[in-house]
Order: sequence, then C-alpha cells, then structure tokens
Amino acid sequence: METRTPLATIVVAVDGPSGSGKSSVSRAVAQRLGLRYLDTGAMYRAVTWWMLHNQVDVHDAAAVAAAADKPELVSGTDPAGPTITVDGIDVAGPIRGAEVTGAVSAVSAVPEIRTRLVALQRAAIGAGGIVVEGRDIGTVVAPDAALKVYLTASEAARAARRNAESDDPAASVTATQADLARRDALDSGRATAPLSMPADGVLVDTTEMDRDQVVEHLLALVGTRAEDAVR
Ligand SMILES: Nc1ncnc2c1ncn2[C@@H]1O[C@H](COP(=O)(O)OP(=O)(O)OP(=O)(O)O)[C@@H](O)[C@H]1O
Ligand SMILES: Nc1ccn([C@H]2C[C@H](O)[C@@H](COP(=O)(O)O)O2)c(=O)n1
Repeated sequence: METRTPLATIVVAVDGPSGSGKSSVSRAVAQRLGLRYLDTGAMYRAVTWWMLHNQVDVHDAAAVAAAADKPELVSGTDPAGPTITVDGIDVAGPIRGAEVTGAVSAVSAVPEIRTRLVALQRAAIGAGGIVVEGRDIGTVVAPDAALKVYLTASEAARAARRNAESDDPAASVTATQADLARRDALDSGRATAPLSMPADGVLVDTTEMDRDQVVEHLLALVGTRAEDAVR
C-alpha cells in the first residue's frame, strides 16, 4: 500500500520534455488543490536573461559559472499568477523570447548554475504543499516527492500545441519541432542532471489527451498519494 501524505505538505514533481504541458497542467492541478506552484524552467530562463543582459558569453561555461551567484532571483508561487523577478526586474515576458529560449540550455548545463538554483528550489519547496515542474525535480531537487510524474507527448503533438499558441500565423510547425528536438537533445544529453524519468516516476503520455483530461488524470494520481480527499 502507498504511504499517504497530507495535501498541506505534499510535494508533486512534474518533469518532462519541452512543450509536454508541464506548466499549464501543473498550474491547473495546483489551483484545483490549493497548492503552491513552482516553474523551475522560468528560473533557468531568468538567469539566462540576466547573463545576456549583462553581456556574459552564455557559451563560455567558466564565465557563466563565475557569475552564477550574482542574479537576485525571486519566484512567486501563487498558481493564479506566478511571478519571476531578477534584481527586482519583472522578467516574466522577456524570458519567453527567442533569445533566451535559444541560450537557456547552454546556461542550465553549467553545474554552478544548477547548484545555485537547486538550493533556491529546495528553499521554495520548504515544508511542501506544492507542485514543482522542470527537468530534474523527481530525480535531483525533490527525490522524496510523494508523486513524481513524467509528462510526455510525441514531438509532433508538442510542436503542434506550441504553434497553436503562437501569434505568428506564418510560424512553421517543422521549425518549432526542430527547436523542441534541439532543446530536448541538449537537456537530455548534458552531464549534470539530464532530463530523465525518475525510476519510481509515473509516465503520462498525453499525445491523445486534451489538457483537461491530463489535469483530471494527475488529480487522480495525487489522490492515490494524499491523505485528504482530492477533487
Ligand atoms: N494535453 C494537451 N493537449 C493540448 N494542448 C496542450 C496539452 N497540454 C498542454 N497543452 C498546450 O501545449 C502548450 C505547451 O504547454 P506548456 O507550456 O504547459 O508545456 P511545458 O512542458 O511547460 O513547456 P516548456 O518546457 O517548453 O516550458 C501550451 O499551449 C498548452 O496550453
Ligand atoms: N528543472 C529544470 C528546468 C528547466 N531546465 C532548463 C532546460 C530547459 O530547456 C530550460 C527552460 O525550461 P522550460 O521553461 O522550457 O521548461 O531550462 C532545467 O535544466 N532544469
């Protein structure tokens, strides 16, 4: 029989490749359960934004490592309105741009960056009551999480979903898919904390599921690990 955890202290870890639905689904699950929500990808993006903004060469690992402790990062964990600031600047918009997206895998492969951000993430998790999503949550950041979900979908489905949210009518699914594949290869192939499914993780392939079905599925999974009723 599974050990059950009070919702107030539960930690739900959600990992998976780019565009698999981690952010949207994790936020919705956190909102439904009255839990906090932490987007760790936004933290890596915010540090990358800081490096670019401060003219640090993001492909020079030694330069990135030397600056790892400098950005002052603050992540808000309300799922109704997550926030992220660096040195007091709201970077929620700029971190989603092409420049940061193109550089974030290089910055997040630097061990000193990961050490710093993992410490901040563990501090944010604190006593729990949170859904945390990223690439290494179930494997490194919170290996004792009550529930570890590995969310995935076919590359084609993920690219089509990403394009559907784009404002650019000329956006090419082929180009989007190539970018997802590039980032997945870097995130899965790096030496430190590569993206991988935790040994005791639950694989959820959402290729044939809509977002609401995925949310309901995760709520049911949380229900198997929580002491309190989940609805
Ligand atoms: N099951 C689903 N069916 C259809 N669309 C979905 C589904 N899950 C998520 N989406 C949509 O797919 C897009 C990508 O989702 P989301 O940003 O949550 O993924 P992610 O894994 O957090 O991505 P990234 O790692 O790149 O930040 C969003 O537009 C989201 O609304
Ligand atoms: N726990 C994490 C979260 C994210 N990253 C890296 C890898 C991603 O390409 C990048 C941006 O994440 P996204 O916003 O797309 O979820 O950040 C990581 O290495 N570890």
